[in-house]
Amino acid sequence: MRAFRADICVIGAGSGGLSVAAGAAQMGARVVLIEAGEMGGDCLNTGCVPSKALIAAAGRAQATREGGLGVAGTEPQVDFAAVMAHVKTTIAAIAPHDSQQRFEGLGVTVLRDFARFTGPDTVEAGGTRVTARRFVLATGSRPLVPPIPGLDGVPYLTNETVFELSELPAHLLVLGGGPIGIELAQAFRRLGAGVTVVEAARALGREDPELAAAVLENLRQEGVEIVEGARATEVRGQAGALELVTESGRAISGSHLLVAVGRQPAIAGLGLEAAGIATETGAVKTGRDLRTTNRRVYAIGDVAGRGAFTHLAGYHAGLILRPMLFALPARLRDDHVPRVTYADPELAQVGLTEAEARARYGDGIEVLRAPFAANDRALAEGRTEGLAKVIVRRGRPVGAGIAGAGAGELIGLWALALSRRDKLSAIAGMILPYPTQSEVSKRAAGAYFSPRLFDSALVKRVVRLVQRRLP
Ligand SMILES: Cc1cc2nc3c(=O)[nH]c(=O)nc-3n(C[C@H](O)[C@H](O)[C@H](O)COP(=O)(O)OP(=O)(O)OC[C@H]3O[C@@H](n4cnc5c(N)ncnc54)[C@H](O)[C@@H]3O)c2cc1C
Ligand SMILES: NC(=O)c1ccc[n+]([C@@H]2O[C@H](COP(=O)([O-])OP(=O)(O)OC[C@H]3O[C@@H](n4cnc5c(N)ncnc54)[C@H](O)[C@@H]3O)[C@@H](O)[C@H]2O)c1
Repeated sequence: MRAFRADICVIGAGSGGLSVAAGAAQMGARVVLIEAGEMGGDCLNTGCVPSKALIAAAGRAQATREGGLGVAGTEPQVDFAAVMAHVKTTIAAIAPHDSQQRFEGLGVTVLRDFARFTGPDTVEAGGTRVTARRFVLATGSRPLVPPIPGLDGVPYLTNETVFELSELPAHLLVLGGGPIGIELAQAFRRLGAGVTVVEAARALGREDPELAAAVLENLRQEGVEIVEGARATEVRGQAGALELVTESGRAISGSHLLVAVGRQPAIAGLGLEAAGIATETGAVKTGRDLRTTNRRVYAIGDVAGRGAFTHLAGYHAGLILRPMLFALPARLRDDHVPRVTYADPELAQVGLTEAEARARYGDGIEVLRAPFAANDRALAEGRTEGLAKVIVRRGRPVGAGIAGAGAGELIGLWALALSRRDKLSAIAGMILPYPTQSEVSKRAAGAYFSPRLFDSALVKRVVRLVQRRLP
């Protein structure tokens, strides 16, 4: 067996692992990066990138269908194979950035094998034994496939196979109304498939219900059937004719089934016990410094079970470079991590939702709202659905959510404000170009100050006093 010694051994070349490897190598560390599958991980190959490419094509189809603002809509001619070619082209355009060649160019040693720990400071991958000062577990997550009777006897899709489809499903059953289910349900519907989402509880259940409603209403209007409060307890049928049976006994039929009921951290076969790495509720257990129970080993991204977002994995990566390279302390914050569901309209959130803020602070919060229907640009664009909702405590935003066109772009402002722990006056005092949708955020912030200025007897008294004395 070949022996290799490194400063840092990174397992998994996805969003988190690549960021660590690139940063550490460029700052002088000797890095080995081990990847069992495709370079780029879930996000590039089976997650963010293909889903957003598919969503973009579906958006074109819908815009053609809807027309509007005086332009007649017409039923689009969707060439599904060409749409999937766009998905593949997008992956191929981004792939060089994550490629083995690029990383080797940065000085990283890349091993293309499955890695497993054989001891507290040793990993084996193929024919190589790697010992290192520090290890980074960045193995991501896999689709959770629930033990529903009948599921293992029928063909089903997950995010790992759905982007391989060559023909548009006649009727897609989507099991799970989380972000994956909702994004893909709308995309397939817009491309011409019949779609039914079967959700055990509430669709987009993690989100503020008021914001989620704006999104789900649009999906329903577009013809996506969303069946909520319906736990699937059985799957029946065969390829092309499937049935999901819910707890109440209702059978819902479709031609294809997409399973999107969550993720499970990828820890199988990693030999965590050999390295003394503990797990907790299925994820690798870490402290606020992202260290595992083996002090040499960090866990970042999906495998750490603290959320499943590419930007979160990237944040984790940046954080652990401090202690690994410079022996400086690092401590995780999670109050400023944004998330976006890329349905149309988009739903974006950073910090606490209203319900989370009430649970933490009781009545010590104020809730500000600004509807897109009162935004001049939104009116001109004919995109007036949705609202911005900001939760304020003692003059500072502790959460902001936006449902509306381009919400994913608009949330950036609030992500900055929350990360800096800015006061709301910073947003209200900002000058924004007119007319832009971003003014919806300023309007929400303004809603905090308006009553304090315009409904205050004291302010009125002061103004009258000053006016009497002014020359
Ligand atoms: C359909 C879908 C859409 C998504 N859309 C978004 C989005 O729009 N925005 C967003 O922020 N997030 C999105 N996500 C989530 C995002 O893809 C993940 O959060 C992100 O990829 C996690 O990065 P990671 O580095 O933790 O793991 P990954 O990117 O999954 O990388 C882990 C890598 O480790 C490798 N590996 C695993 N075990 C081993 C081993 N033992 N040895 C060697 N290699 C191993 C895997 O092959 C993989 O390449 C989406 C996910 C899905 C499924
Ligand atoms: N835009 C993004 O950033 C983006 C997009 C997709 C995924 N992701 C990440 O991936 C994660 C996983 O997404 P997801 O949508 O697979 O999972 P999820 O956990 O967010 O949602 C799964 C849904 O499935 C439902 N469910 C579970 N068992 C069921 C059953 N038997 N019958 C009916 N419904 C059932 C749950 O109630 C839940 O609402 C997300 O939480 C997110 O972190 C991010």
